[in-house]
Order: sequence, then structure tokens, then C-alpha cells
Amino acid sequence: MSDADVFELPVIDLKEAKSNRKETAAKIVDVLENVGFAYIDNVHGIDYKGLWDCCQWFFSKPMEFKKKIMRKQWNPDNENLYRGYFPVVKDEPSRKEAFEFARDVPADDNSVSANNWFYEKSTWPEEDGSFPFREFLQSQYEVMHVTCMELLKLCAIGLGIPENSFMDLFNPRPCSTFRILHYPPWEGAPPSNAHIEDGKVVTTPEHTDSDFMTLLTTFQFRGLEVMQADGKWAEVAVRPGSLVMNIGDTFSRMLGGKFKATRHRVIDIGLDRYSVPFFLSPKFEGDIGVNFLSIHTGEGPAHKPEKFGPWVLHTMKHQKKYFEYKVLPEIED
Ligand SMILES: O=C(O)CCC(=O)C(=O)O
Ligand SMILES: [Fe+2]
Repeated sequence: MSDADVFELPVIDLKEAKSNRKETAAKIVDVLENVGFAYIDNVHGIDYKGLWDCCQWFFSKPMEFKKKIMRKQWNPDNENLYRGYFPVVKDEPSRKEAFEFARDVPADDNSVSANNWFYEKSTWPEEDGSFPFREFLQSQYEVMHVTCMELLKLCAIGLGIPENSFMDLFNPRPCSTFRILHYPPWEGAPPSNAHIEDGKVVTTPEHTDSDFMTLLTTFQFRGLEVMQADGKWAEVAVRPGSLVMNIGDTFSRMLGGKFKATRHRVIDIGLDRYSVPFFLSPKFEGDIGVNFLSIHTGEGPAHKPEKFGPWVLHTMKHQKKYFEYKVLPEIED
């Protein structure tokens, strides 16, 4: 496959972080300022085998099964706009199908407006009792959330601001998305827009994530490439038993680019590839305005409040124009 250089990411060890808080905090800040990507070791509660089994269980089902939870964009019989299943779309350079869900807003929470599809209730596939797909994934969502909160506490310590500085952004209703992904091999010739330099083919074109922080399970598949500081692409070496962490535009922008939202892409490996990203995102009304650090340090230009939801919606629909987002309706806020 790719002839890009293979490189090892820096390691953030969450077990070590318990006893060596300051050192780990300094390391994570250094890594996010310079690379924007890291391996996360010793994630408490993560079950890679279970996540793999979920991918196999779901993606091996026939299309009629998946269609029942397919987004309205592709199945007008359904009401779900945002959560659920999206299929492979012909002629898109992003060759993937996925199931996405979130933590539901509690039934007694009336503060969310009905047309705010960011908080749409997740839709789940039918189960016959032989495999606990929903129960397992919901518990892994919480593992990912808690892991992100710990990483953000370490970021805050390393930045010299109070440890809980980022927590409010996610309480009580994060807009995070948990996605299981399948990249089926191209059938026939890939479309011209999937071809990149050196005769290579992508299954996810280069991009930065729009969210706050991403935790990615790659099941030891190759194919993930990251742009390095010198502009050259390098393949991320597989590290069994680790997550890959990177930050997205939201976090980077809040810190005036101090932390890097690094460009990355997925190269066609000629095989069925599976991965499981968790996209940590603030609550809809979370203040993600620029110059965040000045709130705590009193230094630099003043912080400008800005809500996460409207900002990210505009970015996804009108700037990035992802095929799975561009038809989503505007939300009055
Ligand atoms: O599948 C992967 O390894 C990466 C996927 C990715 O970059 C994304 O979904 O944003
Ligand atoms: Fe990504």
C-alpha cells in the first residue's frame, strides 16, 4: 500500500498519569502543541474485542436490516436525521458505512428544543438477545467520555489553568458522537476524486476533525496517515492495546491554534477495514469562543463567547460539506 514513512506517535499513559500527574500533563501539552496526535495507553474499561465484535455483528447484517435505522436522507420512511446508519455513497471519495449514536438526553429534560437534531434520540438496530450490541456500546461510550475528561484535566494542568476548566463545556449534555465504521474495498475503479499523489487511493480524504477531541480504535489496521509539521504524510504505526487520540478544530480554535488539529486521511488498504472513532463534542450552547485561555490567565486578547452548536453546524454544512452532513437542516437557536 502506501509508501509514506511510518512513524510512532508519542504515548500518553493513563496509568502513569495517576501518580505522575504533572509530568504527564506537561507531556500532553507538548504533544498537542507539536504533533496533535498521540497513543493513549492503559484506558480503563475499554474492551477492544467487544468493539470488534460489534463491528462484525452490525456490518455483516443485510441492507434491509440496516435500512430500518438508516438516516432519513437515504430512507425517507425514517425520521432520524442525524443518528443511526449511513450507507456507502457511490462516487464519494469517502468510502464508508457507519452506525452512529450518542448518549440520550434524559426523558425529563425539557430544556432542549424539539428541532435541535443534535440531541435526537439514538436509533438502535433490532436485537434477538444473542448479542448485547446496544448495552455494550452504551457502556463503551461512557468509557470514552470519562477517558476524554481525564485527558482534558491533564491538558488543563499542563496549560497552568484550573484542572476542571474544560469540564463545564460537556455538562450536562455533550453533543459527542460514537461511530462504528466499515470501509469496504472499492468495487471496480475508484472515482477520480479518490486518487491522490503517487498513485495512491483514499477511503477518507484528508481532513481535520471538527470536534473537540477524537479517540480512535483502529484494530491494528494500517491506513491512517497524518500530516507532519514539514507537510509530509506519514503512516501511523499500529500499536496494539492503544487508542489513537487527536484534537479537532473546536479545541484548536479556542486556544488560538496553540494545540494542533492535525490533517489526516485513510488510505485504501485493499481490504475491509474497520475503525471506531469517538468524537467528543461540547454541549450545543457550550462556549467555544476564541481566546479561551485569557479567561483564566488575563493575558492576550479578550475571550469572545460563541456557542458550539451553530458554529460547528455552519462549519460542517457550508465549509467542509461532508456528504453525511450537508443536507442537515439549520437550527434556530
Ligand atoms: O478510520 C480511521 O482510521 C480514521 C477515521 C477518521 O479520521 C474520521 O472518521 O474522522
Ligand atoms: Fe478524522
